[in-house]
Amino acid sequence: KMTKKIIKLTVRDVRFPTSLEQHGSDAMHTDPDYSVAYVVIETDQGMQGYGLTFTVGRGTEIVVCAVEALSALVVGKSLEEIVSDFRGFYRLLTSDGQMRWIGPEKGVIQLATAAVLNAVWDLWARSEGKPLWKLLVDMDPRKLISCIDFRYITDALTEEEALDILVKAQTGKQQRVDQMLKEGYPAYTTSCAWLGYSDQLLKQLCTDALNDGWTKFKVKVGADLKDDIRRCSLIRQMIGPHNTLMIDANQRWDVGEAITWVTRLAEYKPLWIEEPTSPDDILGHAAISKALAPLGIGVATGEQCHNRVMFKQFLQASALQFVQIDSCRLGSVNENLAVLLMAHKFKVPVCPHAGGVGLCELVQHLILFDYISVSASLDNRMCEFVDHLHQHFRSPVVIQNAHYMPPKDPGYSCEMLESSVQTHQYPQGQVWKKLQ
Ligand SMILES: C[C@H](O)[C@@H](O)CC(=O)C(=O)O
Ligand SMILES: [Mg+2]
Repeated sequence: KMTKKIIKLTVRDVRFPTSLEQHGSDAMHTDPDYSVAYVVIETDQGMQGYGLTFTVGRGTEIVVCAVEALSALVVGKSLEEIVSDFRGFYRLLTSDGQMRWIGPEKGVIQLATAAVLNAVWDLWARSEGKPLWKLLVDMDPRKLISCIDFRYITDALTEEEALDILVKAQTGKQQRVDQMLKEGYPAYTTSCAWLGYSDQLLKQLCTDALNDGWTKFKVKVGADLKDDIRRCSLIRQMIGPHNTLMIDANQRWDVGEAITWVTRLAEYKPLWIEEPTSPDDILGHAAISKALAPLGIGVATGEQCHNRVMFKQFLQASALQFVQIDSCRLGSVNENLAVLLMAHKFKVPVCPHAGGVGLCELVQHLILFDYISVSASLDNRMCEFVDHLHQHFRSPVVIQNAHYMPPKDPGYSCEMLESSVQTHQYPQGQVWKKLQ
């Protein structure tokens, strides 16, 4: 069943000109062109694994370069060798004696690690003939633990504690699998209210979303308070008092500014303020959390939280009330497993970041695993959904009644259509040639 040696790795710079219509725009990223460094690994038996990491345009070529630098650590290894000591392989990539200097475990090199390891996990799941979430759910807890690098987090979560969490969650597992296959995992939408959208477009998209059964909505804020008041009031009126509203400032404010600004928006009853300040400012997030708690507003962050050590400290400092894992920011499934387990121990719900290119396709697997094998709870939990660029994937997400339906195809849902890759490759693809 298993494939053998990985003999080739290719990586391409694939960009979509989403900035032309302001899709994905926020208070800090005013012109994002949703992009990926797209990785394909090939085995000597002709099997492929697909992986990617997400960026917002310029700079993708630097991530591509970092993937190329890591490829020598992957090519020549067999899948069996890798998965028999996945922790060791994770360390090999993240702790290379020379390359770790340009991280460690952060920035471009961490994004590249995610792209490469996502391809390895995709290959593993394909070789087992299972979607990734099912590979994880069926895996023996000890084997799962052996994929995680516990270095730097044992003060918050030991291997024994992690194993205990997984073993306890075996109870009722099949019931939760059946429930997910029937109902899917609850989602919220960010598609209606990107910062660059007009009020008219916002209203139209919100009306459509309500008609499609969406009940949870995220709005971009942070550039101009008057605009935020107008847009939040508009969307709250449209969705009514019982649907859920979240706001996202994408790191725009200082700590004090975040507190005053969000206090002014409190009457629209947001469930959370996302990324109020620098993603690295753990104590700042803790201060904001403390100040906003009496207003019933939580702090959410994670899409730019670059490793398990940062998440550990956010949790230890009570600096966030919603953990937003990202399938391509952390070091792939391996590091996400560590964060899911820590979040469970600290009793903080995980509400993944998705959207971009392929982030929905990937992270749905992780949150299904979280529900089925770790948290066993849907309280205060939902996964982000953004309705862009799914048509470029071989196995796009399936949303039904605002829920992610579990993927059925083997793998990690990373494979893109070759025609899409070629037309969007930067700068030589047709789409980009036309724009020059
Ligand atoms: C630049 C991205 O579109 C960003 O705004 C996404 C984001 O913050 C989110 O989906 O949350
Ligand atoms: Mg966000």
